[in-house]
Amino acid sequence: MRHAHPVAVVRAAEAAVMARLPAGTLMQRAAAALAAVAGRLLRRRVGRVYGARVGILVGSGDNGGDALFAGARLARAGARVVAVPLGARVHAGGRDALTDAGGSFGSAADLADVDLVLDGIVGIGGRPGLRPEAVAALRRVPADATVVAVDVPSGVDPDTGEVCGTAVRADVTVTFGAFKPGLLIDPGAEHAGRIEYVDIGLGPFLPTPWLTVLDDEDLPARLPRLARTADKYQRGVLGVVAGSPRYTGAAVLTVGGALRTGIGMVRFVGAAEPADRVRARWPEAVVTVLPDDARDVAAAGRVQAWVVGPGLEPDDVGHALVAQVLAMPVPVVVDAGGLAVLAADRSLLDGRRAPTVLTPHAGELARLLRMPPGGRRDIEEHRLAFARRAADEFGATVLLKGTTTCVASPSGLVRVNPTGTPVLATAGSGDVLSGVIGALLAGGLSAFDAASVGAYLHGLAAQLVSGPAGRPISATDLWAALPDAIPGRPDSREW
Ligand SMILES: NC(=O)C1=CN([C@@H]2O[C@H](COP(=O)(O)OP(=O)(O)OC[C@H]3O[C@@H](n4cnc5c(N)ncnc54)[C@H](OP(=O)(O)O)[C@@H]3O)[C@@H](O)[C@H]2O)[C@@H](O)CC1
Ligand SMILES: [K+]
Repeated sequence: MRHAHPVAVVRAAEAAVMARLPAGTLMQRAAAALAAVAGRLLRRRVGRVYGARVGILVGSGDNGGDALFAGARLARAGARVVAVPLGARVHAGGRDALTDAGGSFGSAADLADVDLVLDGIVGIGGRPGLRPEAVAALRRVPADATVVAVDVPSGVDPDTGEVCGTAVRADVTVTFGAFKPGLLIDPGAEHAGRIEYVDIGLGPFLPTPWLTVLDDEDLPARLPRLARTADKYQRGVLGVVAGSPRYTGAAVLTVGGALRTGIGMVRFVGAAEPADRVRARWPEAVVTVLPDDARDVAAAGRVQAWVVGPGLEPDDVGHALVAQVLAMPVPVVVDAGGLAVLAADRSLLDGRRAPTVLTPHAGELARLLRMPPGGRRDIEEHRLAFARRAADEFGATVLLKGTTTCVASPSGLVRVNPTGTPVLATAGSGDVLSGVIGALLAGGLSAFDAASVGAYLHGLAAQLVSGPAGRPISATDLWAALPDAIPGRPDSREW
């Protein structure tokens, strides 16, 4: 699992380590790793370091110092290194090291033919918005040069991923001591490119992180246990309230997502038409057709979790359905039409104690939070802050969909999903996701694990079907890929 820490926490750890080490040790560790990454990239690009042309954008802080010391190492290996100072000062040790190694100082015009650029304008000490001279220098960087950001792409807020004005777009970001939240969340994540993490020894001084990213190896231990003796009720029964005469497909997609994630049973509850479609496509689902007034969802039988909302109209019937489901003392995933019902009547969450997962995209969250016009854009630019605010305000786990899906818990924890792919931006993919999360909740996972593991599996399934070339997929393709996305469970060897 990858952990990210905000700047204040990294600074405190840095101070604790520096107090125990000779001055400059951390910067040398950082610079050595940075030079190694740049050397590798140069060898890939031009076949060697000797004779390769390297430009360094140098701000006035230690970020510039890292870049200069790395530049000195590259110059000693024979690279032609030119540094472009962009601040009022230049790190003195780094300046001397570079000139001693044969590097030079120049102006932005000298960047015209560089193979690789080290962005050492600002790191975790930068204030929002790059200065005009930095922006002007960035414009002189050749479009095909490899750009390596030092610690953070300059212009990206390391704590939030927000970008104010121009920011560096890196091919690779070499980050030191800890991932910063802003490297993992768009728009910052997109600017960071591939991230190379360098351990400089801060680990023992970092607290338990509130922001994490799951990796493949974290999954097996987080999936519902499949005990040898489990019957279908012990594996989990999910209730699905979805679809309407107008949107019948959502019901079929949600039930499919749940069944293909692995579950004891799905009980579908809904109007006659989506119910017929579900029965026809998924004979394994137990289907209950509700009367027109949508009374008595609970009569469908006992379940361990519910999904409510995909394809639901936010009318009186929709309201009645969401109200009944949220009144039950079991975990609930609320999606799509269910979120529209909640946006109009937030009192439906009053008094609820069982875990709730809300799965909005930015537009739905703007309505839930009753934001003025433009709220959607605001949320997209400040994803982390809004996901956390919503989780706190609703007392629910909030999965904010988007290019980097964030899952926030009411206790303030966040997981950023690393498996997202743009091919998932297709109708019905969210319905499948709510089924996946519902199945994991019914299988006994916490709301936070169900939402974050669900997003992970959903993204991985999309990657498996769309392949490295990112072939287009439709939501039903995800059904077939979901079982392959689910890794071996820890106790599957018992079988
Ligand atoms: N954490 C660790 O353990 C380790 C950290 N290390 C490294 O140190 C870095 C942090 O260094 P830092 O504190 O010196 O700050 P930093 O990011 O270089 O920038 C601050 C200076 O930039 C300027 N400036 C500000 N805003 C600006 C803007 N918008 N546009 C343009 N300029 C702007 C401002 O100067 P001014 O010109 O205003 O005087 C300010 O003084 C960190 O990211 C990592 O690379 C490693 O060496 C190893 C161990
Ligand atoms: K930087």
